[in-house]
Amino acid sequence: MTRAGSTGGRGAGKDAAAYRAGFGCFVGRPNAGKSTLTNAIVGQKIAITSSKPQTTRHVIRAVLHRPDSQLVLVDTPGLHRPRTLLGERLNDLVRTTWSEVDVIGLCIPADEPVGRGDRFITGELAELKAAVVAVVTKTDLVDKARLAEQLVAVSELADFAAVVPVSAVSGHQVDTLVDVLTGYLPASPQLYPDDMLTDEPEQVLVAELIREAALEGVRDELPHSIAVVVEEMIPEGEIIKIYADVYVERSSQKAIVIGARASRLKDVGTRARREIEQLLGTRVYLDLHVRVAKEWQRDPKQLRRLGF
Ligand SMILES: Nc1nc2c(ncn2[C@@H]2O[C@H](COP(=O)(O)OP(=O)(O)OP(=O)(O)O)[C@@H](O)[C@H]2O)c(=O)[nH]1
Repeated sequence: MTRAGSTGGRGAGKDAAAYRAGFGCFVGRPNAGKSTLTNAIVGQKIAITSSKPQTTRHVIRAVLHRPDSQLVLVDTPGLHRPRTLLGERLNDLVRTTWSEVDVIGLCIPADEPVGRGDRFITGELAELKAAVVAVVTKTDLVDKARLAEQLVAVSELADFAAVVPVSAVSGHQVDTLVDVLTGYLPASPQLYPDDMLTDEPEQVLVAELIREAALEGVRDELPHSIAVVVEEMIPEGEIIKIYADVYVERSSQKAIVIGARASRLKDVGTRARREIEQLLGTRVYLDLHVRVAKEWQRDPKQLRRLGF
């Protein structure tokens, strides 16, 4: 196991010779804690987390600024066995992302045995140019003895550039992980301006927040059947008016999302609006419409329209 050294030292400032910049991403089986870790690192809610697998669909970049480095995090969905066109597109997206980054954090939860899924992903990473850092996540869920066992088990999976235990919930080792990842970035000029946190269009972030709110409480009934498109965001004085469509696959699902006397949709709107106001830092008027797009997961035209 190696520990990356400092990334140019204090006082290096933006000295061109010492500056590092590049791309990184977290991979791992569903529920490994990738989105939560990204959020903990960036300190702002920009990726979607949930207790159900495979909810992260969009590639979301978070730009992490340090005096002497810039780490651009790319968030990928989980790799899984494709059953629909959507599944295939997601896997293509994951592989493309992997081939373009400088450092990959392979997330393996501390509280679950190393399994087939972890071995599969490790094998897939073997041929890439990127440095692979094993990240043992959710360390707050296990005691020291169990963590030690897991670190050994993970180290035996492959010859990783480093193995770093971390807890996104307690914050333990989150900074250390960033130091380690940054250590594997190439010498490079700054890639993005100082004030940039993410280059994902605001509309996509807003759509993700609405989708998350719409899934709340109905994930078992509608696991992958909801897509959201933000049609318009219009600033009007102090507020932003947002018009969005929530797509489901069947009218029975439409009824679930709307709820009796539209009570559920109202809750969804309230919850989403609060999150969006936090994201945008301004008051928001949110207009939601629920529409049926039959079998959108299997239809290439619809998928393109819905942003996949
Ligand atoms: N206790 C604890 N729970 C965590 C930690 N990190 C993530 N979790 C939980 O683990 C679950 C999955 O986390 P996500 O971040 O959504 O996992 P993911 O790998 O992005 O999942 P997919 O989007 O399905 O690929 C959620 O319920 C999180 O709250 C952690 O450090 N400690």
